[in-house]
Amino acid sequence: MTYQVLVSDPVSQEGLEPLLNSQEVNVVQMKDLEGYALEDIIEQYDALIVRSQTTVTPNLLAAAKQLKVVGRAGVGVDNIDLDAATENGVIVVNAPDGNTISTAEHTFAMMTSLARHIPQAYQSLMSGKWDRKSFKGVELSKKTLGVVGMGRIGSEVARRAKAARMNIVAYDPFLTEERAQKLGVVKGSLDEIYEQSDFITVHTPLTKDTKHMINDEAFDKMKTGVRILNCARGGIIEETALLRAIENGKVAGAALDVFEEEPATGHPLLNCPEVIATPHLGASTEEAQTLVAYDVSAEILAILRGEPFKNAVNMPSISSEVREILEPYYQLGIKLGETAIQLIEEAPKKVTITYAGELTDYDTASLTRHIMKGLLSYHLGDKVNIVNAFHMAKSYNLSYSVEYSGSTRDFTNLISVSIETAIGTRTVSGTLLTGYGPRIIKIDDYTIDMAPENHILYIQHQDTPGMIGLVGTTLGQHDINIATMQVGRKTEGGDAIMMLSVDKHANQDIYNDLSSIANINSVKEIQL
Ligand SMILES: NC(=O)C1=CN([C@@H]2O[C@H](COP(=O)(O)OP(=O)(O)OC[C@H]3O[C@@H](n4cnc5c(N)ncnc54)[C@H](O)[C@@H]3O)[C@@H](O)[C@H]2O)C=CC1
Ligand SMILES: O=C(O)C(=O)COP(=O)(O)O
Repeated sequence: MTYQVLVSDPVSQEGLEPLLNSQEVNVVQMKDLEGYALEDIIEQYDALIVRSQTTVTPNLLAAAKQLKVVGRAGVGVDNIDLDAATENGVIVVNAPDGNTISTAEHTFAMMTSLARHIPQAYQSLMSGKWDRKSFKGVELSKKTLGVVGMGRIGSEVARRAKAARMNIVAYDPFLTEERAQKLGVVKGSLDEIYEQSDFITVHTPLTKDTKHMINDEAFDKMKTGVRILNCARGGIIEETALLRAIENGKVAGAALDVFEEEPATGHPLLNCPEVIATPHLGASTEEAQTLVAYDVSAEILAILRGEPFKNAVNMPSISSEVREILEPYYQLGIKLGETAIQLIEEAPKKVTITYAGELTDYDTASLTRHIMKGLLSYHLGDKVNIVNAFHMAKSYNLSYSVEYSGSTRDFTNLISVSIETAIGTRTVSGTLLTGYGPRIIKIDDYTIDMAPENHILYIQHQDTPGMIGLVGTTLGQHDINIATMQVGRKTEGGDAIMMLSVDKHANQDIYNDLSSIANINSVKEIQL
């Protein structure tokens, strides 16, 4: 199978090598498809690579019938509708590390340019003037820099600012005292940053929380003559408030790489002599572009091949150590989900997943996703996957909970899936046996041992002599070969079950014949 990958923004060719060198992938560049709209062609593609120009909307995702992954060759994913991607079962991956240095260096270049009016002086000289009076700047040394957002880029900016002998006050909800000390910065509140800083730089994502966080109220708290930088996302600083603060003299200068709406040509802020700006160039270096394209290509290839990946944005990430432990259980999880849903006759109301044994030592969320995928996809088909499994459960009003139990009934690991319906609860338990793989070891109160594969006939009956022979003969008459057979009973002569693994699907005639055998209460085929 050849996967189709569409690249809709300018991305480094060298960085695309993992995809270009793969026999399994065909890479198409949007720039070679002149005259076509993305929404009209997206249907054919398995993966889409974007930077910040392409907006991945709910409509685009709805049109993308085959899409499995959107790769963001960079950090910010505010141009991608993550909820819609999750609903459509599309994984979104980014490249969080590749452009950190590039953007930190750009921010630092903007700060020195802002302090010394370099762009304005250059423009003046180029226009034929030798003006040495208008561009007196300020030194960075001994000034206070406020860093809002001490993630990858904020931390690298702080390192460079320290080398420039600046004092740094930083705010980030995840910044600990220890890390602040290690980085040589003072951990402060937002208000402390506003009150103390000569320069303020923002390095947060654009979220509901950070949108317009630097507004009139924030400017009011700042020192007169403060200089502001935004090389993160347009909208973190409220642009009209910045304009007011420049005009009333509160802000001495601003350096902007990003705008609320891009391209931002003709923006009123660009008419202010106090503002220097670049057209979203933070990540635009050879090195960063190669790295982000390479990282996202490698991730996309892994996802298309069904291999482990690490930088999903709309799914919790999982450490490679935990992934290695849990991966062998994923198939068992799917099969238990598929088995459980086929045991019930009424609509499922609640699912309870219980982990016991060595599994209780790990974050089992990814395994729970596989179980829910198996359970839901039996009826809902392949529109359910591990990305949207929880979302799908919610949209069908199916609640689920996870419990951890100490008891493993002599197994090193045990997973039980219970489904509650209006008429009762059905439970299937399974384990992963070294050398044998996944096994179903219990259905409700009956102990069995069966590989969860192919066609399983599940017969509920009364424990009477000759039952196995009668069932075997009936199946033989219909040319159905039995691969394995298991019986379980509660008490001698009481309720019993029979599980038969058979080589082919049993048709209605077979059900009728089996059901007519005296003491057989029900016959069901579980397809796995
Ligand atoms: N101009 C450009 O070309 C580029 C811009 N960026 C943008 O830079 C920003 C930062 O990127 P990274 O450092 O790589 O991300 P990151 O995820 O490593 O760091 C972001 C930090 O912001 C913090 N944060 C979130 N909400 C906050 C709040 N309300 N107040 C204070 N801190 C808050 C987070 O805790 C995190 O530590 C992103 O918006 C990204 O899109 C990234 C690369 C290039
Ligand atoms: O990585 C980011 O968040 C950026 O803003 C870089 O954007 P770009 O890939 O240069 O359009």
